[in-house]
Amino acid sequence: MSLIRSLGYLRVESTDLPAWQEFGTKILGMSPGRGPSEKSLYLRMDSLPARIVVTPGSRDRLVATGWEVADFSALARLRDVLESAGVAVKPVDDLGDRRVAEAFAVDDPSGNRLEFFCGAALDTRPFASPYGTTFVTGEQGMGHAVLPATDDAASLRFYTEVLGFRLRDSMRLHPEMIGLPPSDTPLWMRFLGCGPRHHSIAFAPIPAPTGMVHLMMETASIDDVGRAIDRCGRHKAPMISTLGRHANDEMISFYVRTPSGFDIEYGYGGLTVDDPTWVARETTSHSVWGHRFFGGGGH
Ligand SMILES: Cc1ccc(O)c(O)c1CC[C@@H]1C(=O)CC[C@]2(C)C(=O)CC[C@@H]12
Ligand SMILES: [Fe+2]
Repeated sequence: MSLIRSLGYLRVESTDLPAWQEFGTKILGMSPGRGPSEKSLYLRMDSLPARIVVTPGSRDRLVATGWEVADFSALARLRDVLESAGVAVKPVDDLGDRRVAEAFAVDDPSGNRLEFFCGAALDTRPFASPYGTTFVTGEQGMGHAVLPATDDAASLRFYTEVLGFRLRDSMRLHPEMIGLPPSDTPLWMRFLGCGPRHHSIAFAPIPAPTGMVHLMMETASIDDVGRAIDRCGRHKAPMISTLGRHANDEMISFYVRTPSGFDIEYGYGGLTVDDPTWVARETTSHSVWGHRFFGGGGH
């Protein structure tokens, strides 16, 4: 089993916090939480004090993804594994703002910052979505993150052999679809998991100036997804795809652009998998139906 249990949180730097506040609550149905900094935005989706923390800054970008491990000894073992593999381990200063007991950070082979933590605080105030949305979290974590990767082989080695993720699926990408010139060598998108969720992370050579391709969050009912689509219409949030069902994790979802320029995949009904019997395959189409990406902005 991987020392990493699930995707725990996202930290985002934004030039427009009011836009994020509106987007997070009115489009995504998250609830605003309270946190140590008056200036930051804390967005909840369950009993944790925040799953997305948006800090004010001069750029729009992903700062880090946060990955939860079981406890102090698991975190210490993970640190040893990383150091033995020659990965530079960096301190995380602001434990109070993250509401965790201990954490450290590394850069993946493409320069994506990953934070690993244990001992997250629980909020005694119950989570209540403004639209009655229920999110699927618990042992599946907050969802999945898709990060840009420059070197497929190096990233695969790092995530599977060092961090202990398991490969769950691969898919060949058409360069034209992601805004790249035609090439002879296939471009791969890799889907990896660390727990029951089919994939908690995926990476691909997709250009992403904000450091993030998308974050997927999953709801407990298809009506939660339908209502979110209605809210996108009412508030003119930029949906970048139609509703569709993915071929690999069977998720029914759509994509909408955040105020930071990366996307949220908002879905229902994702597959959970069982490692002893799972076999990684290659899906040859991204979806069994739908997920038509609108031209231009949609990558
Ligand atoms: C293929 C797939 C299966 C399950 C997912 O959760 C999932 O996000 C995807 C990939 C969607 C994918 C993407 O993230 C970036 C742009 C892509 C490659 C496209 O242009 C079509 C499919 C898109
Ligand atoms: Fe996704």
